[in-house]
Amino acid sequence: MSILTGFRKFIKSVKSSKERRKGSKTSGSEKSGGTVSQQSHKTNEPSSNSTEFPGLERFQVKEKLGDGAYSKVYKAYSFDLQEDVAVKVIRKYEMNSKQKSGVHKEVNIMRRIHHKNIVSLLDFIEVKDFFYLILELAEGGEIFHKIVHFTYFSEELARHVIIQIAEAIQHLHDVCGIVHRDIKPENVLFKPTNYHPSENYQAPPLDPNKRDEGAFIPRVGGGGIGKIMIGDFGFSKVVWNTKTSTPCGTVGYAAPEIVNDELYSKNVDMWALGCVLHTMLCGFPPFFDDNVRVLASKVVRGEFEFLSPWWDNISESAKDLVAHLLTVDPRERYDIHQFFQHPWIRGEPKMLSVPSHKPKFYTRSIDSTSSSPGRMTSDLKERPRRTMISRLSSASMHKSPSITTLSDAMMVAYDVRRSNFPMSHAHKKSKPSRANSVAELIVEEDSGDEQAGNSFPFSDISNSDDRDSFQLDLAQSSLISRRSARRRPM
Ligand SMILES: Nc1ncnc2c1ncn2[C@@H]1O[C@H](COP(=O)(O)OP(=O)(O)OP(=O)(O)O)[C@@H](O)[C@H]1O
Repeated sequence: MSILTGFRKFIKSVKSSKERRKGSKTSGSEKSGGTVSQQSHKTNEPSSNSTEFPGLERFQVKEKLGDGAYSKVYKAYSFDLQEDVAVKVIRKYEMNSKQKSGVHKEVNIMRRIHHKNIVSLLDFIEVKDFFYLILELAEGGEIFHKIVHFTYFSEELARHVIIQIAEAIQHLHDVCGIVHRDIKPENVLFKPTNYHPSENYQAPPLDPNKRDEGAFIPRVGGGGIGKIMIGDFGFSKVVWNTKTSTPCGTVGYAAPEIVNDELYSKNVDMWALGCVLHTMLCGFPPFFDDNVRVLASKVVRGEFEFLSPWWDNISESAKDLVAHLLTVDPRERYDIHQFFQHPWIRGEPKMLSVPSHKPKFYTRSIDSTSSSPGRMTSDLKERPRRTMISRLSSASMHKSPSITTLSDAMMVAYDVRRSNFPMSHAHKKSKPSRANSVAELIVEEDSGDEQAGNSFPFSDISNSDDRDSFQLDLAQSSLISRRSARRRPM
């Protein structure tokens, strides 16, 4: 299969995924029979959720917190626990049997995880038309919205967030033998903490839209962000041998492809950690392009750079860590233990030596015009934000039926990397004739073991040369509109 054909399938699959999402949202609200009660709990008695959500009689459903592909997440009061929880209502009636078994798999994975930085599954209820996941509530919502709000995070706030995500990942990798595979700002939730505005705050001259994060209190938080909790285990996967509780005991006896699978799939989370850290520090993701094909190829080649002027005031140490995480070769990429040893994470004020490692692309001259592999390509001269912001005024940007927000672009980038993780090693070793291109890997993604219902959609892919249909509509991009918006008071 040629790369072009594969990319076409990939692009088509993104499109069908989005269409399915839209379709499922509409039918979901129709079938659920009306709006959810907005009334707050005044008594300790069960109330009338039974018509809308049979099986949720012991909960008072309140406002909607978010949407998933087949689900809506609501805040609800639990009469039994006497506190608010999050209820993920999954529309079972829209799912096929494979997708339903994917939900059971997600639930089984969540049941074995208990960590302060991971959303706990409190209960699981199954009725004829719905699955209900009763979850610990992360009242603050998604970290994504906080990045949008503040434009980007200070280094200390970014460190506060990334360390907690990493602690969750360490628990998943080392204690549970689970790879999350969908770490992104939308799946990083938080509990709020008090916000203490700075006195006489002035935005940096370069970033007049940068809002005041207020005082940062070590071990508590800043910018209203307290405890971090990661959620959404729809893509997660158990990578350890199920017969043993520790990976070390089995590695010596395991077949190379099993060892590789564990190693490389875990490193997918480290890559995602790098993407999240990059995004928090500068306010835009490391990989971005209006064209999804170009975006996908940049991700696969690890083509990113620390763009001036936005990265100019960010420490070399932070850049060094990002570069170690966004390393294409999973054998060279930092694992979770190396992450915690890094000077920036340990809060050491300055790197004592020149960064030991730099990404292939960001070290090269910005003026290079070479497009040969491993050299900087001319399209890297584009400054994402500048380009994006200037396009906000362009009417021609309002045309994308498919990828409509920067959030969607990030989703594509994450999906490409997740699909691509075993490319250079595990698949190549076990199946030398296959998987030598991104495209082939994209269509091969985790065949057989993927989470039904959440796997990247390949079922209805076909060739398409619909290039213009996949232009990003950056006018809808919340991160970018924050960057270009006038400064508003908090
Ligand atoms: N425990 C929670 N507390 C607060 N908000 C939550 C919680 N769980 C989920 N949400 C909100 O609901 C949104 C969707 O939840 P979730 O990511 O679990 O659904 P999903 O079906 O897996 O979504 P997708 O398929 O788009 O990844 C989250 O992005 C978040 O905004």
